[in-house]
Amino acid sequence: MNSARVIGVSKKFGNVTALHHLDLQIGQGEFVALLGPSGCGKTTLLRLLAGFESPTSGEIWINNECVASAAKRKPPEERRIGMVFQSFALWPHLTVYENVAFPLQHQQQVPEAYKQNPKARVAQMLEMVGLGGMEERFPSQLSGGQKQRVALARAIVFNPTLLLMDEPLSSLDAELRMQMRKEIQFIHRELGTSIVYVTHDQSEALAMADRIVVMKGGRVEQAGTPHDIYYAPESPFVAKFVGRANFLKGNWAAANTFLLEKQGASSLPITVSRDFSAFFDQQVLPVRPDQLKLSVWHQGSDGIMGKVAHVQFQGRELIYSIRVGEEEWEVVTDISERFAYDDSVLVSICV
Ligand SMILES: Nc1ncnc2c1ncn2[C@@H]1O[C@H](COP(=O)(O)OP(=O)(O)OP(=O)(O)O)[C@@H](O)[C@H]1O
Repeated sequence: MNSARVIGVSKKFGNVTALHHLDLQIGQGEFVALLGPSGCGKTTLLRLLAGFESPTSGEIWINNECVASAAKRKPPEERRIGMVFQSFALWPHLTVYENVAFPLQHQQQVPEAYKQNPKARVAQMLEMVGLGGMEERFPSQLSGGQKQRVALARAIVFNPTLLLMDEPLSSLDAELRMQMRKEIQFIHRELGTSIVYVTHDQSEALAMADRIVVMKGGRVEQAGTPHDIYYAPESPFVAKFVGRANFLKGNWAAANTFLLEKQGASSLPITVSRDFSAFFDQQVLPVRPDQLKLSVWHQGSDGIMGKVAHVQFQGRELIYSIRVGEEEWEVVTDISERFAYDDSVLVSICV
């Protein structure tokens, strides 16, 4: 069953087309991250799901009901949707309790038990976001992280079908962002609410989402699990945009054979087991830094020889820049594989 379906939706603002005939399904309880460069249409898609905009064409369905098309639009408060934005958007003159209780009075389809006993429901939500007992404070008496937790409690208090989050962590510092990631995952697990989460931050999307939808120019470029998006990018754009990638130069001799260019030597055949057809045009093989392995180079070793151009120690891992002919490849290893600047290394490719 799906919580929401976007069917052939286009959205135009004057002569700008923000979304091009886009299709997307959000499963019951699924955590979907929308990822893409600035201007690719993420916020527009979220605003259409929320009900702030109408599609120019196509339909939006929430809980098996068509809530928007070019002809009609159900308003946000009738969609059972919770929202959290980058700016916390709390009402400064209302207490934490009043902010969180607000949707219980103003949303439609709120469970009767919550309306009857809003104090208990608000207390339960504040407990869940780690702000138990802070009902009487005003937003000005809270830190940024606490404000965002209040915004989160307010978004989930009425048991929404769908939770929409637009860059909710981007105004928080790095440490707090890591902590809030865990809390959002906890809430998602506890409540089982479907989430659509807009972010610029690929590591946030990789860390939290069940499925990542990579957008480009108002279209879905690729949708898949974080693992698929990272290890099986279906276009050069996805390989570059999500995570880091080395584009190894050579020729595709066959669908499963890439001939790696080797300076001053015959090319080296690399056999691959998945579909790389999106990379045939550019004649490259995309390889993640962790798909390259280093070992000691011996005279007469058969394979790719590189030289260590840089090493960065990062605690649990080492990030190497390895010079191979004219190219520099990025390689990430654990600290058991230690090489020093200018060492010769044997590079193996594990795709
Ligand atoms: N109200 C509007 N009027 C005119 N153009 C708009 C409007 N809203 C969005 N656009 C345009 O639609 C396109 C998509 O914008 P959108 O805000 O959805 O992108 P985004 O992926 O969320 O970007 P960002 O990551 O920078 O927030 C952009 O070209 C933008 O300029």
